[in-house]
Amino acid sequence: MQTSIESQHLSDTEKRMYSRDEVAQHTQDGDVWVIIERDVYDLSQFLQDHPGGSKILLGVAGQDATKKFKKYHRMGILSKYNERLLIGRLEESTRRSGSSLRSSIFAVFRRSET
Ligand code: HEM
Repeated sequence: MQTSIESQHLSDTEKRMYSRDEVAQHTQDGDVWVIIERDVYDLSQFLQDHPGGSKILLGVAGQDATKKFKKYHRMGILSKYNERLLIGRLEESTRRSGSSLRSSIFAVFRRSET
């Protein structure tokens, strides 16, 4: 039986959930995470291999890079890289738009109370 020791990345069922705050910690050269369509990618090892260069990836490190990614690539190319780069998903609770306007307003009030 052949077992793969090559990939340290997790299988689909084992993928972790991350908050936007957690992703935002990874902004250094050699430690770069980005979000693309709610998926979290660890691009640390990929920086040097990226055909578009490392500089542009460092520019979106720790952020949601969906818009820029779509500008330069077809979404289809991700399936080729998922196994190597995809480490998890963004937590539902960190959805930027919020579930409703009302919940965003409550969040503002809660913040001003403290
Ligand atoms: C999972 C993340 C990413 C992967 C796997 C990836 C992969 C690739 C690949 C394979 C190419 C060669 C062209 C192609 O086949 O489409 C490319 C080019 C490029 N990528 Fe990425 N990329 C990623 C993220 C990003 C991000 C976040 C940006 C911008 C902020 C970016 C900017 C570019 C640019 C500017 C090019 C060159 C386009 C050109 O020469 O016309 N990439 N990338």
